[in-house]
Amino acid sequence: MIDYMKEMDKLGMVIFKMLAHGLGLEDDFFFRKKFEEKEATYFRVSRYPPCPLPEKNVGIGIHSDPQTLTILHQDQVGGLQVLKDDKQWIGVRPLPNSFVINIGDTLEAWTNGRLKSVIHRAVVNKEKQRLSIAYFMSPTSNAIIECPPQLIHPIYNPRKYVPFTWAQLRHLLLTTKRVRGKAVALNKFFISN
Ligand SMILES: O=C(O)CCC(=O)C(=O)O
Ligand SMILES: [Fe+2]
Repeated sequence: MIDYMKEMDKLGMVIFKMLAHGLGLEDDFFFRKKFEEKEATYFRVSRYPPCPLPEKNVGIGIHSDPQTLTILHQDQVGGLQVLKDDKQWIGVRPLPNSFVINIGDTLEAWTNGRLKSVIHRAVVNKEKQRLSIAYFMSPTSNAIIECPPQLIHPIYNPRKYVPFTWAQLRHLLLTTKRVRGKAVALNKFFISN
C-alpha cells in the first residue's frame, strides 16, 4: 500500500531543500531534526457542492495557511484564488497531475518575511461540484522556529519574531479567534520595534 503521507513528505523535503538553497542556507536547514515527528501534519479533503448563489457565498473564506508548507491538488473545476498585491484575486488554473505549493505563516516567520505566506480563498460555482486535497506540513511540536542570522539585516530587515515553538503557535491557533487574512496568533511573537 502506498504511504501517502510519506510520499508527500518526500516531496515537501525536496521543496524545502530548494527553498533553503534559494535563500543561501544549508540545504537541510528547514528539516534538520525539525520534521522527524509530525504530530500535526494532515490531509484535508474539501468538497464544494454546486451553489445556487455563488456570488453570495465562498467555499473557504479568505485566509493564509498557518502551517509551514501546503501541497494542494485541485480537480479540473477551478475555484482557488490568490490575492495579489493585497488587491486583486487571481484564479489558480487547475493543471492535471500537478500540485499547488503554498508558503504558510510559520515559514514566513521562520524566514523573517523573505518567503511570504499567500492569502487565498476558494470560490464556488452554480454548475459543478469541486474537490481539493491539501497536505499541510508542520514541524515537530518542540521545533524552534527562529530565523537564522543570515536572513536578518539590522537596518533593512531587523528580526521580526522572537523564537517560538510550533507547539506554542499551535496552541494559540486553537485558542485565538480566527480572522480573515494571516494568523493573528503569530502577533504574539512579533517584536514591535
Ligand atoms: O480548496 C482549495 O483549493 C483551497 C483549500 C484551502 O485553502 C485549505 O484547505 O486551506
Ligand atoms: Fe488554505
